[in-house]
Amino acid sequence: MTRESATDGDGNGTAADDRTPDEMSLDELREEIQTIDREIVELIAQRTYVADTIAQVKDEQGLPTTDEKQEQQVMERAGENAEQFDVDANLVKAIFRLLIELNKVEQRESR
Ligand SMILES: C=C(O[C@@H]1C=C(C(=O)O)C=C[C@H]1O)C(=O)O
Repeated sequence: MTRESATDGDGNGTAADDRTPDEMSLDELREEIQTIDREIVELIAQRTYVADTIAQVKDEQGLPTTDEKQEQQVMERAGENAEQFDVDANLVKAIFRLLIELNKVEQRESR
């Protein structure tokens, strides 16, 4: 990912104006971070909601909460996506490990 596409918030490389990140002020760049941080939390909420739905389906089918094979696939994809976007794969995997644990705790509490 280029520095330009990292700061437009929608990943398409087109900021609201034509300035490069170097031409933006510290406050403007921090506003970009604020928007991105909100989107990250929104995506976590969406992921948690879908995982809750999966938990309900599993409950109806008498399946256990944890699916280690699926977790391995999620972790593998996280590593691949990290490489594609040139970020540290181990750190991204650590984040996904936490997201998986978050879901499993929620699922155990609601069953
Ligand atoms: C959401 C699921 O349930 C659990 C949570 C997972 C996740 O957060 O990605 C993956 C596997 C399961 O241990 C699922 O089975 O897909």
